[in-house]
Amino acid sequence: MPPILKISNLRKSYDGGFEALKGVSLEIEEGEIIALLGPNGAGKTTLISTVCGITTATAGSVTVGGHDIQTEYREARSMIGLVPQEIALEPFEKVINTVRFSRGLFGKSSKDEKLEQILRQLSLWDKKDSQIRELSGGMKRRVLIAKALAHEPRVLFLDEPTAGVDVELRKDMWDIVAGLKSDGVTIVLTTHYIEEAEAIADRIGVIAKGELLLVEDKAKLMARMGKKQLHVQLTEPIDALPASLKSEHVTLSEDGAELIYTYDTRGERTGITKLLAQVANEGLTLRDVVTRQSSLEDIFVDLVHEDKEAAA
Ligand SMILES: Nc1ncnc2c1ncn2[C@@H]1O[C@H](COP(=O)(O)OP(=O)(O)OP(=O)(O)O)[C@@H](O)[C@H]1O
Repeated sequence: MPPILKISNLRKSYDGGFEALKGVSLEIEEGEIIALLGPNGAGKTTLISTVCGITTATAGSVTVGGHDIQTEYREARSMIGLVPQEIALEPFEKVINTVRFSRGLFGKSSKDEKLEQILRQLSLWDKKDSQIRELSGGMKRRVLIAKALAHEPRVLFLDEPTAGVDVELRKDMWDIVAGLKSDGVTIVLTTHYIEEAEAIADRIGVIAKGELLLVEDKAKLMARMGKKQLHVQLTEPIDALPASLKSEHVTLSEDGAELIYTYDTRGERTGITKLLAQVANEGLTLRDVVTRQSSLEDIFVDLVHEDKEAAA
């Protein structure tokens, strides 16, 4: 199946020449949830705004459901829903009218059963006649999502859906996203929160300084996280690994004072007992033993850090 969203070598320079996107390419399959992680100023909002036609790309192309966002703007845009970062709603408007208005903007008939379905899906049906100003912050966020879904888009962009919200509301939002996915909506969300990407995404993209540094299946990233390292610190440094310890899992630190053993925490046997027995057999004495686990956060920090160094 062709990707529902295809971003090819997208570049965006703002007035004054600042390059916010430096050639981003990404293909998204229908029905997946992709989380774009990145620090402040990475270019996440610029990417979303460009795809949604709020800003114009300097170069590159984007297609949604095969429609080019520039040459077939109306078709492409009608397939996209956008939930912006900031809550901008008319305080005196009723919930249902706000959502009806958004639907009308796309020239869709005011099918009340469709509005009811969307409002029910977001647990807003009993608030349909409330004015926006009467709603809690969490409910307002739900209204933003309802508005974005009003014209039945196939791809939903959520720009930092849980920035500044409490833990409970964040979990609520994750449930909503999971529900939308089960209805077949493709979701692209941006976030600063690694645990958010871990909790709901199928794939994770890391963006920094206008570049997409990595896009990977979450399960594969998690498999990487499953790896743990045991650092065996020796009282006396050695020049080389003894033959009995040589394996693809064991390395010697540069100063010869540490054996580094990489193992999979999910395996039935870690091999640690055997390793320590071999260390003892070789007559090596231990000063200390330390374990370290790589996390998505480490991977993220390393990537962003490497990128900063490369730019320096
Ligand atoms: N209209 C604009 N004019 C000039 N520069 C801009 C404009 N909008 C954004 N930028 C710059 O482009 C860069 C990327 O901004 P963007 O808002 O896309 O980042 P972000 O990853 O969404 O950040 P955050 O997580 O803080 O929302 C930033 O350095 C920002 O200052």
